[in-house]
Amino acid sequence: MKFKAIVVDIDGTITCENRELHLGAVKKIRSLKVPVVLATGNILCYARTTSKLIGLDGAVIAENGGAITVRYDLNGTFEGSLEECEKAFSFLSGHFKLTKLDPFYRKTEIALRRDFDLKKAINLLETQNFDVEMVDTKYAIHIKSTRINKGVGLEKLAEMMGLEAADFVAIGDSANDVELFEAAGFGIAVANGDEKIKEAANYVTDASFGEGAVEAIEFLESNGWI
Ligand SMILES: O=C(O)COP(=O)(O)O
Ligand SMILES: [Mg+2]
Repeated sequence: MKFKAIVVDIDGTITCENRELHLGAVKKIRSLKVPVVLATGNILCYARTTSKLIGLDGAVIAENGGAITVRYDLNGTFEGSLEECEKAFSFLSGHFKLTKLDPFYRKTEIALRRDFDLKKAINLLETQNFDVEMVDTKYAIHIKSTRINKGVGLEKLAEMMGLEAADFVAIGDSANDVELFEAAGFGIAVANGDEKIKEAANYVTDASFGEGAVEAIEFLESNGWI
């Protein structure tokens, strides 16, 4: 097996437990010869800034696939249904006190503070006909279009880069990385990952957080896969 690029999640994967950027992971990523794409549920400016500070090219998937840029000098493409998410948000707001995260910057989906009963919210949402789903990343709960995810984002970005999604190895830690693993050629979950991502993974590291990302890349290098 030989892969041409890596797509890596940010929070929980190249961070430390306290959410600081893991410098060992940064150093490892900087040493790579293959392109590295960042894929996050966070907003586009956060993803682009992280890419810049790591020393990458600005190829990012943000808002769980809703927002994409291939380079710093190009504007993002946005795809999603904020309107549909807003309808679901209004409905759920009748049952819970919900707090939006970064609503000013978020263009295609809604992220919420994790301080309400998610199971109950999902059950309530199922009684309605919104074309949205809720996903818990362990950092936020997202209300997002069922048609948009990091996997769809990777397909789109790979095409812009002249690659196939299957040319990528994906590294991630949570439920919002499952479709990314399905689209990529190989998926590696870090040890702190949740059940869903470990199930979707081809390989699970022994180490957690940024150490896990370092281990994942070393695993690929030692097999000659990148
Ligand atoms: O934005 C989130 O909820 C989590 O971000 P991540 O996808 O980089 O882990
Ligand atoms: Mg994550």
